[in-house]
Amino acid sequence: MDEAAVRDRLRTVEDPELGDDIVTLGLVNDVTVSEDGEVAVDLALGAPYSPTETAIAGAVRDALAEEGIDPELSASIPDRDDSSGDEVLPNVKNVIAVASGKGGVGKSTVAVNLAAGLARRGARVGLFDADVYGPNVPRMVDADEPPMATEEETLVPPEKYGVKLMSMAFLVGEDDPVIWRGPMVHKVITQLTEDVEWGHLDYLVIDLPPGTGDTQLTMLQTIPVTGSVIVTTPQDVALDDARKGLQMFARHDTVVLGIAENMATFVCPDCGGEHDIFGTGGGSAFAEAHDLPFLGSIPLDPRVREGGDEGQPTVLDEESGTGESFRELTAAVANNTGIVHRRAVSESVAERTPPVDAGTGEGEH
Ligand SMILES: Nc1ncnc2c1ncn2[C@@H]1O[C@H](COP(=O)(O)OP(=O)(O)OP(=O)(O)O)[C@@H](O)[C@H]1O
Repeated sequence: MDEAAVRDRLRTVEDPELGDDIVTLGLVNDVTVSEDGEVAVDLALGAPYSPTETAIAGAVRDALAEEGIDPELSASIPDRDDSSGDEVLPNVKNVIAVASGKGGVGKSTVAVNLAAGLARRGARVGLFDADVYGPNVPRMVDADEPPMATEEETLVPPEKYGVKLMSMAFLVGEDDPVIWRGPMVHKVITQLTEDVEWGHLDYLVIDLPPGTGDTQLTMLQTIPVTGSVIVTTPQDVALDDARKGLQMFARHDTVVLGIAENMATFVCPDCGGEHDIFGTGGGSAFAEAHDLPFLGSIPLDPRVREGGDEGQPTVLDEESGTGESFRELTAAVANNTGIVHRRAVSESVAERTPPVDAGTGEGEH
């Protein structure tokens, strides 16, 4: 089978989210067939371990297996614009910022569970705790496990549940709000991106400080964020704040991966009844009104707080229904991250390939 024939065969593989076949969408970067018939396919997939991209890769294998081919698959996203070599975090495939319009809605809880949930799926993950007002990472790592400095004065992040952890609090001390004035924010962020040995990561989850002020904006300007997750509770006031978060991301052209609703239904451990303490459906209605994906709803569950205090993310509790909600949220975030990349690749391919009816001089469509 030659390269063209392999490509033809790959036209049978659909991207379920973009709704076309992967060849037409431009998601097949490269096909090579060696002299002894070995086939290698490079796909434009950017969200490792996301359910959709895992399924696409599986469908590629199946389609070629029917021809007796066992391909070598790889994935790469054509480089972002920056070819100057001084790209920020060049070894990190995806940076996901977790944000909230106000404090206390469970942003850190979502960030920790998202990071642990991605690692649970097999991804290489880092968690960067930039929330100085309520740093959660120091609580998660044992006190005798601070980051280690190397001879080159870089920091090796401690690891837990397969997640590399780094916190602002490790660098500046937990009680030092002074840094939030002026250029210090920029300096500390630069330190955290340049001096930390993150290694190669599939995902770096950033727990942003709550709110939508200058600090958050500076972070977005300094770090190349792939997409953001906005956490809200179902109450109207929280939703108003979430709206401000949206405006901040819009001003900065950051993709919003979706809305996560936290502290939704409370399942009473005593009576078994379900109570909607902060109202219900607010998060999904909000997402719909703003034409954004809804990533899922996490119940109000005392075990989430206990898990947080003990450094045991609920997402890793395979028996728990709330854990399952976090796993679904993780899957949705990974899937939407993949959509961001695949859509960008397919749009840039579409730009380079004029539609067949272009240039017919029949006027505008
Ligand atoms: N779904 C939930 N069920 C029960 N408790 C929760 C849930 N989500 C978060 N909590 C608890 O609520 C408190 C606040 O959560 P968290 O620290 O994640 O919020 P936050 O939005 O990051 O706040 P801040 O950034 O202001 O510190 C914590 O004690 C946490 O354990």
